[in-house]
Amino acid sequence: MPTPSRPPTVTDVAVELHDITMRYQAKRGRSVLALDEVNLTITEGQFVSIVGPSGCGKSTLLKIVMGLTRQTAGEVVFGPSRSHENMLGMVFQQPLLLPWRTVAKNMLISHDLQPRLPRAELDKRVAEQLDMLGLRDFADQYPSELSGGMQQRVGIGRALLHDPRILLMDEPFGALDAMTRDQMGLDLLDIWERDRKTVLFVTHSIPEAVLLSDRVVVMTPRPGRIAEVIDVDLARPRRLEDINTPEFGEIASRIRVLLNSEHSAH
Ligand SMILES: Nc1ncnc2c1ncn2[C@@H]1O[C@H](COP(=O)(O)OP(=O)(O)OP(=O)(O)O)[C@@H](O)[C@H]1O
Repeated sequence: MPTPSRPPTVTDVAVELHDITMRYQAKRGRSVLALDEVNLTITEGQFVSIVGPSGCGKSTLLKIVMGLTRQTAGEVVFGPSRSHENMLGMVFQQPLLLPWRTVAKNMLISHDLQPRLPRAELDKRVAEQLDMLGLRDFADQYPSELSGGMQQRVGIGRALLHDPRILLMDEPFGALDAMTRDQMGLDLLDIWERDRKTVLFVTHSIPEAVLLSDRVVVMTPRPGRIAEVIDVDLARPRRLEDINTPEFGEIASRIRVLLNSEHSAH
């Protein structure tokens, strides 16, 4: 098992976004201002969700943090974990599994491209991840033999395999049916409770954001800006039934009102 990170202190910053602006060059000389001077500080060990209407720049923001897209202006500054060589892990909406590789071999894709650890250590980590994700008996199966939820678990296991300090998740449960989605959210919380990684989680679902997060970042569309960051001070560990409490309803409704007012302003 990877060594657990030391417990975060209040002052540990995982990542700071300073005036992040992203302008995409679109066709016929036009350009799209996807993000406009976004500022955000994320503390280590926090679970932070980003919600906002389609096209407000959520994925763009995640890709910039991941380093897959280069911002037009502004700066991404990582905290003291900067020297950690395996700092970031990313999970996409589609699990992006290679159909000709087994579950265990799919988890090793990035290591096959960039071998860093001895094979025996890797095999041990894969076995541990599969155990944790309830996939122990599926190591030698192929993706087509798994349900959508199981495939996404493999995607999560792959991102966690190298013990990243920050986990970036772009609508990871968006393609799943409602019941599987709820269960995956709870499973993710279980995993998160174990070593409290910093998570940046994009979702369209307000209840999902509230149930999982310490803070919810509400974004506005065109150009993408942060409207407000809402603290979710509900007790942990959380359960699905929490959705029915008045406290939960109040936070969800604040976010909904913000999104509606931002939507009607554009
Ligand atoms: N590669 C690109 N080239 C040009 N424009 C882009 C590109 N990627 C994104 N955009 C534009 O930037 C804006 C933000 O897109 P982004 O995918 O980040 O939004 P999003 O909030 O994640 O949307 P959704 O919720 O629908 O996934 C959109 O207007 C989109 O059309």
